[in-house]
Amino acid sequence: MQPLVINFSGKKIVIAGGGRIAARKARVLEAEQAYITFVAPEFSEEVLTLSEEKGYRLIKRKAAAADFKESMLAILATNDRQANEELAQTLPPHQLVCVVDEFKEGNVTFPATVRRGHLQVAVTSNGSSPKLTRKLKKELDAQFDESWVPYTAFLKECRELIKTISLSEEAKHTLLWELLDDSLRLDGQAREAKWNELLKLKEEQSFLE
Ligand SMILES: C[C@@]1(CC(=O)O)C2=NC(=C\c3[nH]c(c(CCC(=O)O)c3CC(=O)O)Cc3[nH]c(c(CC(=O)O)c3CCC(=O)O)/C=C3\N/C(=C\2)[C@@H](CCC(=O)O)[C@]3(C)CC(=O)O)/[C@H]1CCC(=O)O
Ligand SMILES: NC(=O)c1ccc[n+]([C@@H]2O[C@H](COP(=O)([O-])OP(=O)(O)OC[C@H]3O[C@@H](n4cnc5c(N)ncnc54)[C@H](O)[C@@H]3O)[C@@H](O)[C@H]2O)c1
Repeated sequence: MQPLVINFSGKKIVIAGGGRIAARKARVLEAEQAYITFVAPEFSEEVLTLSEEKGYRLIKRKAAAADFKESMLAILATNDRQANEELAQTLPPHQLVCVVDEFKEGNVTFPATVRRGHLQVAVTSNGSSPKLTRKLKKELDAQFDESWVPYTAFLKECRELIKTISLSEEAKHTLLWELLDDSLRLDGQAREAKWNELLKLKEEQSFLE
């Protein structure tokens, strides 16, 4: 199984089920700007509130294969084992399908993810032990503190700036490696000094051209 980083922005996601797990999957996907639809005979308070806040669509009945027609991702999260299984069997092979109570019937599972700014560290046990995955996530949560948020924003900006400086590829690589010094993650003033240094270098190089 291969981890991929998928952009769901503007895509349709259909979730069969309107209970605790359906709500949790929607929360995980919250930042994606996707069009989410829940299909279920009953919706939990959490699903109702979330849908109102985010403008998600609710279809109040049992899920049917046709509900997933235009969705990039189908999440089968009913508490009815047979319904999940039957739906999974009818979906086309090119569709992304997550079956929350029997991962082998689908083709994707959700990893546990620690997000810090532009950094995401994801853990999976490929369905073999979701409990191990949760345990490791807790350890990563403690390991990656909030300093990574401004630091990853800094790395992104510096990389964009360095790309525009007229230097050899080798010199650019050296500059990019230098940004990985931990002192820059830990010290905002050091980041500012480095940023000013890069701006100055850009000015000097364009003057030489
Ligand atoms: C990582 C996370 C992502 C997310 O959903 O966001 C996720 N499960 C999370 C929570 C969680 N999972 C479980 C509980 C109950 C309490 C407990 O056990 O503690 C809780 C806690 C809760 O519900 O609050 C148990 C459980 N999980 C699955 C089954 C069914 C089965 O396999 O039989 C059962 C019941 C059998 C059992 O108890 O084992 C199935 C799956 N769960 C997966 C992912 C996929 C495999 C990931 C992997 O293998 O690495 C997979 C295959 C499908 C999928 O859902 O994509 C999220 C971490 C949230 C976080 O901490 O951030
Ligand atoms: N993947 C995970 O991380 C994980 C963790 C714990 C449990 N589970 C499993 O996830 C499943 C859902 O759990 P839950 O806590 O969300 O249950 P829940 O009881 O909170 O919600 C079930 C929802 O499914 C709906 N439903 C039932 N039949 C349906 C149908 N035919 N079509 C559409 N919707 C239908 C119900 O109306 C309800 O909204 C269970 O099988 C549970 O064992 C998965």
